[in-house]
Amino acid sequence: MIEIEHLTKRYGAAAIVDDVSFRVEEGTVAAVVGTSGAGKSTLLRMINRLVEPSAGRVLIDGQDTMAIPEDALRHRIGYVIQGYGLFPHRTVAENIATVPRLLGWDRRQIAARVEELLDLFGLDPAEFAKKFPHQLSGGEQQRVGVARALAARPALLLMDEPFGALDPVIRHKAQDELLSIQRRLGTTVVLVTHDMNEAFHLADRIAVMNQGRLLQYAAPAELLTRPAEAFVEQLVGSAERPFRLLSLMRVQEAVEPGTAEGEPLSVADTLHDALSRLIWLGREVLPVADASGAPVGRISVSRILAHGRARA
Ligand SMILES: Nc1ncnc2c1ncn2[C@@H]1O[C@H](COP(=O)(O)OP(=O)(O)OP(=O)(O)O)[C@@H](O)[C@H]1O
Repeated sequence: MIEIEHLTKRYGAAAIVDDVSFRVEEGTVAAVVGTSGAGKSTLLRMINRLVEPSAGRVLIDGQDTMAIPEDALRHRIGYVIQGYGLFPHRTVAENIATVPRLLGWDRRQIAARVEELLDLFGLDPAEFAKKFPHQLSGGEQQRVGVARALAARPALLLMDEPFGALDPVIRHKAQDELLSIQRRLGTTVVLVTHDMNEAFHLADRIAVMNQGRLLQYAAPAELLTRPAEAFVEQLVGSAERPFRLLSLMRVQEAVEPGTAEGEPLSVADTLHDALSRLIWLGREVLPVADASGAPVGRISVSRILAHGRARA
């Protein structure tokens, strides 16, 4: 768990991060969003002390980060930045091995870990381990960057626009990959992003910043239905609200008894995807199946629309 308490960074008279407090529960993902220059990266860098706070403190599992030697702190916390930050003259395997090596793992252990991570990220070790970063595509470099950050099994991962440079298709795949690995390992993640879709897709909670201040820290659905300020409403995109809300809910929540003709939707599909399919096929209802493909009922346009309405 990360507790951020009254964290402040001043450069001269300007407070770049201004008295920010929030808490990230263990095994959850927090996204930090806001306009350019809001102080997001500075906030993130104060967590691993790449930037020293002017005031306030950060606790990791109850321990004040100021009491942890900087090296030890950074070995404990994975850090991924846009542009991947890979060492250009080291192979993929050497890049991934960086922190385990610093921690003095033995060679066999390191080799096994590198192979495991390459497999996990869909990069065939036989093909990729000996390549250099410039021989990889952007998407591959990004995956190596995340693999490197996860190498020593940090309980905490800080990510600054990690998918910013990827094309939309690869970006979505990389996000899903991150989410599945995060769920499997129980990693706590703080992610800075400009991309509201990314924040809504990945985060359990979203911190909205503007001019150094934290305006709201809440679950995605709450930001949509109860924005604290006009700025938050604007940032989450008023026109997008119903669709974002629908993308946070699953077919499971709106399934009704009965049957319908057509290829079934899955209970795990989002209501957004379900609506999209209904519109595309020009249908009012479609059948719904569970994970094993067994029919469980049907879903209708009107039920979905009722889920995308403003809450009283
Ligand atoms: N070392 C520094 N000295 C002085 N000002 C700084 C320093 N680092 C950052 N700033 C200023 O602090 C402000 C916030 O920067 P920061 O990178 O945290 O914002 P951000 O929200 O991550 O922005 P972006 O989304 O554009 O990356 C900016 O106006 C920046 O110019």
